[in-house]
Amino acid sequence: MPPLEDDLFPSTPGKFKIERAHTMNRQLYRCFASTSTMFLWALFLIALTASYLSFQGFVDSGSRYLSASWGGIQWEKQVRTSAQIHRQGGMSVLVTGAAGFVGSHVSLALKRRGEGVVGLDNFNDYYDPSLKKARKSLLNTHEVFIVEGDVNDAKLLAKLFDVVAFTHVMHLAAQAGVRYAMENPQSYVHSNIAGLVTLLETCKSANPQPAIVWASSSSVYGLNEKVPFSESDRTDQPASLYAATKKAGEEITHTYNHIYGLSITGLRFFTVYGPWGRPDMAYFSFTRNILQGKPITVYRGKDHVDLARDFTFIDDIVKGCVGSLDTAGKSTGSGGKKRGPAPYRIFNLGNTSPVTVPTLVSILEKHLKVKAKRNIVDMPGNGDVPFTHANISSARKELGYKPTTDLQTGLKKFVKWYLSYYGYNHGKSVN
Ligand SMILES: O=C(O)[C@H]1O[C@H](OP(=O)(O)OP(=O)(O)OC[C@H]2O[C@@H](n3ccc(=O)[nH]c3=O)[C@H](O)[C@@H]2O)[C@H](O)[C@@H](O)[C@H]1O
Repeated sequence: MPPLEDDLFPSTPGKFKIERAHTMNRQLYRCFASTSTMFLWALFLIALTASYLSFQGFVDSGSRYLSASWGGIQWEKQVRTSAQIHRQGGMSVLVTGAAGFVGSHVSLALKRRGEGVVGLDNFNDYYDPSLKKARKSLLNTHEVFIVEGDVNDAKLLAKLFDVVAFTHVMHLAAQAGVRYAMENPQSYVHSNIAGLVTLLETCKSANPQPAIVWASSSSVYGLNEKVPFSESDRTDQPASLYAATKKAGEEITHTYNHIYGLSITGLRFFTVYGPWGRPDMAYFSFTRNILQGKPITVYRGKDHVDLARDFTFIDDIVKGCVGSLDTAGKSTGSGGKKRGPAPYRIFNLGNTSPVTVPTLVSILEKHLKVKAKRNIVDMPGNGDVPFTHANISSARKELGYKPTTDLQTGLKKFVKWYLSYYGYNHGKSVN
């Protein structure tokens, strides 16, 4: 065992430590001049240490019970109840990021089908947490319980798997947003890499191991110019740190599939939009600004070419997620050991018909019946890519994925929801 001093002081290079040790020795010599005094001092110190430790233990356990947002008999009961399967041959799914946009929709769809669903979300403030709380309330009314916690919390994950033998994990918790990565790069590493590994470590050790379906991103295609984007195209030219962390996630999940026999399905989502969406995304923030009479910034690509996205409606994405869970196949490992090969799949989930950003704005103007104040600027070098376009033939074949909502229809549904949730005058200054 290392001496106590090593535990108390950082093991920075020696000078400080050695001098300090000499000085302490001299003082100790003076203090403990006689053996009996030394004995009494030792007794006193032992008693002091013991009472300090027991007090500390009391404080620790007390504060754990007072401040913990998880644990306890009632909590376990809620988790178990939420995870209960209500149909023959159903699954019990742990949905991470359940208070998020895609997570809340997928959780509801699974619950409606009779699957057991337990949510996990850290309710961070990347965007207005009150929207996440509202999604949580909605899920509560459908008897989906969301645990408040982080995917980096290994103890919490282990506890969840202790309480429920999840058959599947739908991993949607992530730091999203392409351009925000320049502001807060560490948050991407924390959630999309460290959090993913923590989750995979838990899943690999679980017995039985769950099958995992998780959110990758269309952004992994980066500067790829071959269209439409197919799963076999190059993904080694990411244009943002967000894209790089999602690409890293694909590599990391591959190793867990290879070493531990975890069944893995990665879904490359293409700019998902719809009711209960993400306020940081263009269609959402444009709507807010248009209604408030504020200008919107529309980026334009090289040589004045409009940017375009394969915008994909949330209901189509949900079908792709559920189809992936249904067809995931089993993980083969147990006790952290692989027992045979397990499926490793990657699918594009897009709409297959890209629309330019100015057209997106025109559709919003039509549905909102308000003209936008467009401020057109050249695309800054902030991680954006000029266009995305999905080839979905693999998902169609393997998952039965067939998007049915075009941007006109999807945005109409979004605007309807937006107005009912925020009202027409949301944020407008009323004189
Ligand atoms: O498919 C994905 O994997 C990603 O999709 C989404 O990224 P993007 O496709 O970039 O969506 P989004 O921000 O709505 O910008 C849309 C368009 O509006 C343009 N845009 C944006 C903002 C602005 O102020 N002006 C503007 O012109 C912008 O230049 C772009 O052309 C998710 O956010 C991301 O988390 C990830 O899931």
